[in-house]
Amino acid sequence: MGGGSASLCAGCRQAGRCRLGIEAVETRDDGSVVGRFRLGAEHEGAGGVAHGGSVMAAFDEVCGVVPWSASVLAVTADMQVSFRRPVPIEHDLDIRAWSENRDERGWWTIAAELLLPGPNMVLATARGRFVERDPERHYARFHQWLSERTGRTSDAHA
Ligand SMILES: CCCCCCCCCCCC(=O)SCCNC(=O)CCNC(=O)[C@H](O)C(C)(C)COP(=O)(O)OP(=O)(O)OC[C@H]1O[C@@H](n2cnc3c(N)ncnc32)[C@H](O)[C@@H]1OP(=O)(O)O
Repeated sequence: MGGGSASLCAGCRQAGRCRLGIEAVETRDDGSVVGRFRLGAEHEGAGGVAHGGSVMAAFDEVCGVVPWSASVLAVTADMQVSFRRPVPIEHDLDIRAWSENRDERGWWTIAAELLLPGPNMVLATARGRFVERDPERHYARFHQWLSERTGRTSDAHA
C-alpha cells in the first residue's frame, strides 16, 4: 500500500467505507506509516470523547499497514495502549506507526502514536507484536480449526 487513500479491510469493503474514518494512509520512505482519520459520532464513548476500543482498533489497523507496506501480512499477537489524553470525536487525528524490530521468526514489534494535528500533541501511544503469516494458509487453517471444534465454519465463509 503506497501513499494515498486507505485500502479497506473485508468488513469495511462491504460497508463501502472505512468505519473507523481512516481517510488516507501514507507509507514513508523509511517504512513508517501515517494514517489520517476522524472518528464519527458512532465512536463516542461519552462527552465528545472517543471510545477507547475505537482508538485501539485504529491503532491495530494503522500498525498492520507497516508490514503490509512491505508486502507481508502480519496478524496482531498482542498490543498495549496508553491513553494519555481524551481523544475527541469529529476531529482530524493522525496515527504514526513504525517498526521497532523484525526478527528472523517473522515477529514484528510495532510502535505508534496518535497525534492531535496542530498542537501536535500525543494523545495515546501503542506498542504491539505482529506475526507474519501466509494469508492463504492462515485463513484455511482457521476455518479448519473452527469446523473441527464446532462442526461449522464461520457464517461469512460457510
Ligand atoms: C486489503 C487491505 C488490507 C489492509 C491491511 C491492514 C491489515 C490490518 C491487520 C490488522 C491486524 C489484525 O487485526 S489481525 C486479527 C487479530 N489477530 C489474530 O486473529 C491472531 C490470532 N492468533 C493467532 O493466530 C496465533 O496465536 C498467533 C499467529 C498470533 C501466534 O502464533 P505462534 O505464536 O506463531 O504460535 P503457533 O503455534 O503458530 O500458534 C499458537 C496457537 O494458535 C493456534 N493457531 C495458530 N494459527 C492459527 C490459525 N490460523 N487458526 C487457528 N489456530 C491457529 C495454534 O494451533 C496454537 O494453538 P495451541 O497449540 O496453543 O492450541
